[in-house]
Amino acid sequence: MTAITKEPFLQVSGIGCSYSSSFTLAEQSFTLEKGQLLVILGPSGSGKSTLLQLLAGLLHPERGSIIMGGRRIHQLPPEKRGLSMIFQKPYLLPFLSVGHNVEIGLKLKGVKPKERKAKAEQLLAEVGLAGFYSRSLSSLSGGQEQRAALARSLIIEPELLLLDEPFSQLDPLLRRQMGSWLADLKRTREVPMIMVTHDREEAMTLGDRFLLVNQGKREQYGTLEDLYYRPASPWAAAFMGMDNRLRGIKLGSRVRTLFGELPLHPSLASLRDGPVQAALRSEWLILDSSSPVQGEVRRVSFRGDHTLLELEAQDEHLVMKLPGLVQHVPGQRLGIQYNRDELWCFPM
Ligand SMILES: Nc1ncnc2c1ncn2[C@@H]1O[C@H](COP(=O)(O)OP(=O)(O)OP(=O)(O)O)[C@@H](O)[C@H]1O
Repeated sequence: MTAITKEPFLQVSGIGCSYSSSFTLAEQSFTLEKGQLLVILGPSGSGKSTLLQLLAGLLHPERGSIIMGGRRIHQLPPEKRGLSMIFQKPYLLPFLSVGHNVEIGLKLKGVKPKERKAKAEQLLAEVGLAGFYSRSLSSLSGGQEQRAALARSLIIEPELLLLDEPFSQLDPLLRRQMGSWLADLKRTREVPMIMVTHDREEAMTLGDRFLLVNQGKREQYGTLEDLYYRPASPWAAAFMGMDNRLRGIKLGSRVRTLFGELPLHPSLASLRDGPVQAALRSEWLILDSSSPVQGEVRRVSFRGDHTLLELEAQDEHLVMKLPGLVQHVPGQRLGIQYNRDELWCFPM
């Protein structure tokens, strides 16, 4: 009997483009299921918005294909693709009320006023703006405007929602609230979403899949666990906040570092023996007065819920993350231990 494999809801295969000779977005491929959120992460200018615009149909891909719900959509104009896009700014029309802004997509489709109003009121309630239908735009806060923009996008029942740094203009508290609210929306509506963001914390809270891009090229595609524990390159490790790099020597399934001989992560077994670069998160180092590794504190930075300690030990620069406020001072010597079973490494 032949096994039936279900096609993913969204299948993006090898899409890319160039802006003359100035920038090339190399072929990007990924899949997404209903109810999942893909985060496109990367530094400024890495090509995140370009990729989103290719998906939206605002740019034309020079190569590759986009298949959504069994339909090939990469040759279709934006309005025929069945998706909505949210930008950094809400782009609402100031001369229309909140409700009239929200229902605009239905008006363009010729839906009758009574039906439009009922749907707009329902959507406004869903985004936490119940009773706002007749309000003027000038009476809304930034977060409320962005929610109204989301209601406007959702009213046409898109098959895919594209979000280009939707909360970057909001203050940190509001940003977190909007993030939680988007997470709820993802659960209740099951609409797949693709979101561009610079914000690692926001990305980690919301994402199911992650595409990390750098200079138009894919650095890594995977789950948060992949990016967090198994970064694909030294660049990906640095971007994901793996602060420590140590010299190491790989010998079979073990790696010799200043912390002694540690087991290598099993997925790296094919790495060639010899010099390697070990990558460690700052929270994987702990204080241990009995440790033979003694470090001298160079800098102490209190960050509210944690403190970062920078130390020098055997010509290695170490960064440790300790909970809360610690009393250590520069010049002090402290015992340090590595607190995990396996080590992640890169070839030198
Ligand atoms: N219309 C255009 N014509 C020529 N070059 C462009 C155009 N749009 C973007 N670029 C260039 O392409 C590169 C990628 O831009 P893009 O906006 O996709 O990056 P990004 O990762 O979204 O950046 P940011 O996070 O700053 O918004 C940049 O070097 C940018 O200057």
